[in-house]
Amino acid sequence: MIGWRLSELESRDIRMATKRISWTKVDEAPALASYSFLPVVRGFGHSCGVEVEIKDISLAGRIIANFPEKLIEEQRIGDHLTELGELAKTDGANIVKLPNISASIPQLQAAIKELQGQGYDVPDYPEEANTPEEKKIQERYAVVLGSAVNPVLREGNSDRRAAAAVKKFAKRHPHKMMKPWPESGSKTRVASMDDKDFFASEKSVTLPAATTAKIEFVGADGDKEVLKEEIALQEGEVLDSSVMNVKALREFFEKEMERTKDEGALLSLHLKATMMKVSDPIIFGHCVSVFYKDALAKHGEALKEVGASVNNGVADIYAKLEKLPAEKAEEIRKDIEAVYEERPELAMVDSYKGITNLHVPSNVIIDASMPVVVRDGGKMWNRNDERADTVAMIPDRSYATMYQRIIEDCQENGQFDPATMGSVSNVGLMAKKAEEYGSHDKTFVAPGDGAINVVDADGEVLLSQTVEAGDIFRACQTKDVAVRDWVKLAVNRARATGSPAVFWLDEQRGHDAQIIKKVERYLAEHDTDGLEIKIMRPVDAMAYSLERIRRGKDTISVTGNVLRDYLTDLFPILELGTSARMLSIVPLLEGGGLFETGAGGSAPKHVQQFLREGHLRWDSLGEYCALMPSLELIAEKSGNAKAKVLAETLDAAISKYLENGRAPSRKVNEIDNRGSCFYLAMYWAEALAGQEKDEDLRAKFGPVAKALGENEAKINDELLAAQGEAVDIGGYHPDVEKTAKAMRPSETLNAIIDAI
Ligand SMILES: NC(=O)C1=CN([C@@H]2O[C@H](COP(=O)(O)OP(=O)(O)OC[C@H]3O[C@@H](n4cnc5c(N)ncnc54)[C@H](OP(=O)(O)O)[C@@H]3O)[C@@H](O)[C@H]2O)C=CC1
Ligand SMILES: O=C(O)CCC(=O)C(=O)O
Ligand SMILES: [Mg+2]
Repeated sequence: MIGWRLSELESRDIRMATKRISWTKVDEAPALASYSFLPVVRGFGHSCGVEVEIKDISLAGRIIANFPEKLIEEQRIGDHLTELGELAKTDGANIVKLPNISASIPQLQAAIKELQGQGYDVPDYPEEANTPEEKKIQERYAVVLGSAVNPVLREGNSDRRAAAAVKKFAKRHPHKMMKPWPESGSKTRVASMDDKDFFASEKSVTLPAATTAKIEFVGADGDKEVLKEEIALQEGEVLDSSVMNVKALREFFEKEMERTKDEGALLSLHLKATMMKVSDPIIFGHCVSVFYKDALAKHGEALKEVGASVNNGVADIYAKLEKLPAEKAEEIRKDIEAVYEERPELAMVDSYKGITNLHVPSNVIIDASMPVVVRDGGKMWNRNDERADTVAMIPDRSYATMYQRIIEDCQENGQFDPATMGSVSNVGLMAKKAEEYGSHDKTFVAPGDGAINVVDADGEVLLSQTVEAGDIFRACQTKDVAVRDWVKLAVNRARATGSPAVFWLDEQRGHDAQIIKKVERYLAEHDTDGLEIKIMRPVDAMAYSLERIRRGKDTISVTGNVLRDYLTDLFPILELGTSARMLSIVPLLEGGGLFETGAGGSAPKHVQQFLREGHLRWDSLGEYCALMPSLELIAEKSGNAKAKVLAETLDAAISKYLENGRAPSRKVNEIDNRGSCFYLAMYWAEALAGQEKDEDLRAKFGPVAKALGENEAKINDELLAAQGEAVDIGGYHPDVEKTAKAMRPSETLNAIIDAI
């Protein structure tokens, strides 16, 4: 049984009755999948009085909502993200959140262009804002750019794990993606700085009383510039500041490029330019400018003139060359090509198209990219489409050492075995924009040499960092209420499972030292008798968890926001083949529920395949798993016993879906997302028809189950007939009718579902 019970997680007083699920309209593969699955959810839900409303938080939707002034009435949509953000702060929230695009600047520009082409009068994104108007537009686009959705909705901490049935299935039918690690001679390693990174410089305080702070640059000449005003700080809140020294960062890149060339491995860079939308594109840009330094220095003036920015990757440089006279462009192109002779070979994103790791900042996203390195025996793709060892550069040490630890573990002990390995689940601190993931509005490039201080309302300096011009400064906040709730959630999970719970915290880090004090204090509020609760440095916590995993033992990782993100892709990808199979529950601080589907993203590659050959390999198991606790929440809050039956039967349907291997295939002309959705619906209807708790539901779904069962072959034929050809639906902002048609190609299935 998948079995998630609200009471297992929390004992909050749940009063408000609600029957509504807010289902998010997102991007790419999960958005397509919703076109098939939502009619099922609506049909089944309707029979129990459960309503489903759709909230558009897609990239295109967010652009449209933020720039309504020149749009005609029919084009406008409300600001659903802000509405959902408000809802998340209430007891009535019941949100099913599918993964959405966290757009990089090139993606944002592409989406804007597409909308303009469809007749939407939205402004261009000004890369360099020179006038006040341009600055304003840039600021307004800031709420659309990068990870703009998740932090707004995550008003609670997260409980992410593989449901018991999913893990059991994964052990019985181990995925085949794992590649062996070489017995010896693996050159793969993680490369990080050894000083002057965020890790080394981090300072942290816990606020004794509420105050308002500002961030101020003080130049070597004593001149002051306020970088940010009015940061509201609560009593007990943890505030940090840290700096990445850019000179040291560039030296690090240069050194590792030379070393990697000598070692004969591929060079790769792993960042999170989407979520860390301010700091990481800058770090990425430094890497690009060091790697291509000979070509870029020679043509600096010409490239500046056409507005090429290294922060957007080398693809942007190539694109901007179009604006130069053909001869000059060709000269620069040649000089860029010549760099490849001197430098180590780059890991490829797409070797057929010649797209390297340094082309686009959001192509290689660390939470998804590093697990794949481990899964693939320490290898990434080279330009000849072969797998090769890689030096994975992760400049800052805060979260890099644990990746080196897992690589060493595989080099010593070989690849993990999904048939026997234990599980690492996660309790993640993320409420109220905790830690680095809430730092974007407090991240600055140092305008000169001097210091950047955080100063409280009385003028007292809370934190001070020495900076050199160009250094990346950031400040982070973590609310006391969030930490307290996180500790409670960890204790509850440890109690519910009997597994050890490990807080991944390093007392050598400024921030972690403050959090450790809080953890110790709040643990004392709970009965922890008989529970195994530990606090370990990330590198040791990794070693501890891996040793257990190899013995088939489960461990709970209790981590801050960044490690939550990284580990909930890493372990699921190894254990289950993809993080899409995760259950991801966020009990909101105010009493509502946010149910995230899976832990992974929006799989752009899946859309490309769908457009090319009409096959959608996206596995919606995450969506199915998220719907269950969402229905349970309705049942608990409104006393709607039918919703409870709906949740229980969905649980049974998911187990059967797994048992019978109805997940989408990766290959065209075999079962895809639409076929999977059909089977889920059929098993769900069968479970409702077979249950004894609710007579009405049994009577209603008996004929549905019968019709679906009798038409199984016909429906499958109709669904498979829709594969094999290119599909036309549009891009970031697909045409609703065309997409609905493409995602619901079986008339027989539609007739049965629509009649419920
Ligand atoms: N919660 C959220 O909103 C999240 C959003 N994102 C966003 O998603 C976008 C893409 O990110 P990216 O890093 O490429 O991550 P994705 O998770 O979209 O893709 C990584 C790979 O994981 C596999 N995968 C992911 N989900 C599924 C699924 N449901 N079924 C089958 N396989 C799956 C696919 O492997 P294969 O191709 O081999 O089948 C895919 O190529 C970015 O904009 C990112 O910011 C990312 C993470 C979380
Ligand atoms: O919001 C994002 O950009 C990605 C979120 C993510 O990867 C996660 O929460 O695991
Ligand atoms: Mg992630």
